[in-house]
Amino acid sequence: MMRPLVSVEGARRVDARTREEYGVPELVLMEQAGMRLHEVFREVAGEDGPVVYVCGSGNNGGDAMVMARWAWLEGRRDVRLVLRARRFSEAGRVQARVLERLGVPVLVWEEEREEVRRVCREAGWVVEGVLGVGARGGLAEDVAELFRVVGESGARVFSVDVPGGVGCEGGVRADVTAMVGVGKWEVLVPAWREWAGELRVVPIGFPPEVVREEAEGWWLGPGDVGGLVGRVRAASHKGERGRVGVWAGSRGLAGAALLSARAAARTPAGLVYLCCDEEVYGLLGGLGGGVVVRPGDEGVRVDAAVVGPGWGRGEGRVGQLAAILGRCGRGVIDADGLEALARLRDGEGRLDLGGRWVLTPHPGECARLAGCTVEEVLGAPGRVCGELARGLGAVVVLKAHTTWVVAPSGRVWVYDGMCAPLGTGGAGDVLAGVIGGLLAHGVGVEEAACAGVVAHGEAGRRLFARRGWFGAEDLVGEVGTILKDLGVDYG
Ligand SMILES: NC(=O)C1=CN([C@@H]2O[C@H](COP(=O)(O)OP(=O)(O)OC[C@H]3O[C@@H](n4cnc5c(N)ncnc54)[C@H](O)[C@@H]3O)[C@@H](O)[C@H]2O)[C@H](O)CC1
Repeated sequence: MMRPLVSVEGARRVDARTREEYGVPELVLMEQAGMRLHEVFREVAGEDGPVVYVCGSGNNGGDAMVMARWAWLEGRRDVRLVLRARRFSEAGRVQARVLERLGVPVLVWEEEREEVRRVCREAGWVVEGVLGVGARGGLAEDVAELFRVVGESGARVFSVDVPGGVGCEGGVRADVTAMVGVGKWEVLVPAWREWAGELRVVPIGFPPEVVREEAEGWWLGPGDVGGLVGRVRAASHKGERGRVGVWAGSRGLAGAALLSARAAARTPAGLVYLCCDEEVYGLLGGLGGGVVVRPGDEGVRVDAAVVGPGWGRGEGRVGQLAAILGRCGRGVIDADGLEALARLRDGEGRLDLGGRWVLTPHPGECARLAGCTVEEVLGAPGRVCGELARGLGAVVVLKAHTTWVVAPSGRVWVYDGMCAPLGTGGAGDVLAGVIGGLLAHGVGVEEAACAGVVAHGEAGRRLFARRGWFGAEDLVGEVGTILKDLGVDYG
């Protein structure tokens, strides 16, 4: 089942509703959170120490204090508590009192800055519980300074719930972030993703219906692909499984066309046609393998199109794209196809793709289409892609180190890719081919976009783990295997 994602505001509502509607006391939630966080911390940090628990004045600090208590009760004596100040939330005050009675050594940042600097420098790990989902606005100066001390200490950082100050200048950079109860959308925003390190979610007993109602997006994972793609009949033949048309390639960029078409041929789609310009047909005509290569597209009837990989930006492309949109019911527009789409829309003033097409821009292409900066795309992908998806009536797949799939309805899915070799020439052509193949096979538009993104990303991760850095050709070879391994049912 897909995992929900909430914004930090949504997380505050989940907390509040769990307490108010279900009567779960705050201290109970905090105890569960702290215990689960402690278990994850023990798993990632082992016996490495000393450990400094840096705690803010809210419940995020309370969670970190529960963690410190469990470490102390298990016999660790290399733990130190650093309080931002002698101010606490109600539940935090309870935790601080218990720790004091247990005799856990405490320092207060407001009063003992040099001593805090020293213990942080000597630490193997800092558990950062300074700011969670209760943070508002820019960082207060003392917190910004405390985060600098943590950052410069050389210790590894374990953040509680979100990296303190996520989304703010001067926020903490964590090695591991363990999110409380549910994934937080802000952590997956490309501009901030690197601040969070390895991601975990610890269950603390939020009622699932509350989390579902407050969910603002869905976190895609390998387990989702099988359900998204559905069953492929074992008795089916090529004429039944869908035809893909790939309009791609131009002088110097013919390889992109092959990557895309070959990737489509490794999906359950039955037939793949590569429609290329006369001037590259001489080159591509003999290289298709299982792909039918045509000079032009006369008489080609397809169930889905892939338009744009290595297509070039000649004047004729806008008219060609308009014709393809007219004759094909659904498909993917990628790379140079997106530039043609932008010109077509700008020329016509408005374009409605009827929810049947998938656009696969990288951040620069997305900024061009949305009329904003790359920084805005990377910092607010939900808003920017949402406006674009609604405006064009298309599912937008923003390709970055975290990939955002946004539908015209406003539904959002995020895949936490984080696989640097996928940021290479040709990898996007492969993704377009995979999504196009799934569309031709009859998979729903949103489902094909999501499944394609995950299959492509997992293929990359797997290749990197097995063979190290790879090229786009290697990725093509992995498409069929990954779809099978991720649970596509071939009957
Ligand atoms: N409430 C619950 O049921 C649970 C919460 N959990 C954890 O609690 C935090 C959220 O706690 P909250 O007290 O609401 O907020 P924070 O601890 O994140 O921060 C409040 C604290 O920070 C100060 N502050 C706010 N903005 C800034 C800023 N820009 N600069 C500096 N300081 C700031 C504010 O004054 C307060 O002192 C959540 O993330 C979880 O970790 C539990 O997990 C369980 C249930």
